[in-house]
Amino acid sequence: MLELDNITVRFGGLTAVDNVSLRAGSDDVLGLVGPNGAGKTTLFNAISGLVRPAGGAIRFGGTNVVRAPMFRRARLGIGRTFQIPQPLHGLTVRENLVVAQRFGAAGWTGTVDERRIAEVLEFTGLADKAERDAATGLALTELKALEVAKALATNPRLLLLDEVLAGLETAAKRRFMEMLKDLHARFGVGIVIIEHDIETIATLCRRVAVLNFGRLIADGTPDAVFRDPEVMRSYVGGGHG
Ligand SMILES: Nc1ncnc2c1ncn2[C@@H]1O[C@H](COP(=O)(O)OP(=O)(O)OP(=O)(O)O)[C@@H](O)[C@H]1O
Repeated sequence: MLELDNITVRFGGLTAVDNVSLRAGSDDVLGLVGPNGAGKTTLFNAISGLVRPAGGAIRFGGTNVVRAPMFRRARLGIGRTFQIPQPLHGLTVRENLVVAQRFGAAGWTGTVDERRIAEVLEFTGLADKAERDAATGLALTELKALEVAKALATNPRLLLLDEVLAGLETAAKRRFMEMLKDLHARFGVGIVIIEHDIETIATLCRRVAVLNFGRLIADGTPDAVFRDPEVMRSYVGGGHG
């Protein structure tokens, strides 16, 4: 479904993503890991249309989207969340999902899909908070759930999750992980998740890809990848950060 061929992203003299080729489909729960500054978020930005790669191709469902604007990629089925939750100020939780659909719902017909919104609110545990102000009325776990809900409301085929578990305490993290597992099964959506905690990745993901200094240095099962000497070295000595 998602095919990245030789993607490179530069910021001035810095190569943040270096010639990365990667595949992800609706069957995948793929962990994207690597030290601070390895290029993980930049790769998500390239896939979702926030930054333009200096070179390479991005195909989604066979369509080359490398020049397509963000909303068009979203409407093809690429959903994403942001590391820092970005609720729309002055709108309720429910209204945030409506805006998300208007922007990027896959197969957008001009009509808000109320049924989908109700289903997503229920699934993410936000149903009883639907009329709260999204920016001021939610706790951190709920803000993270809203990030996932906004993306899910657009009916994505592939969901890019950027550190959605970061900052949650242990019990909340465990509940959130259960939700992510259910999400994959129930909505039939592929997941690529950026996450620093290796144990979380090993629990959640069947496949792991590792970036270091922008380069893809491993792609395989968690077992194989976390035993790879180059991966271990990258965690000790790697990263721009
Ligand atoms: N807009 C930008 N302009 C200039 N440099 C940038 C920009 N965005 C990212 N970078 C740089 O690109 C490199 C990769 O950053 P990126 O945020 O993609 O890493 P990351 O793997 O997501 O890191 P972390 O795990 O800390 O979130 C870093 O050196 C970062 O400082």
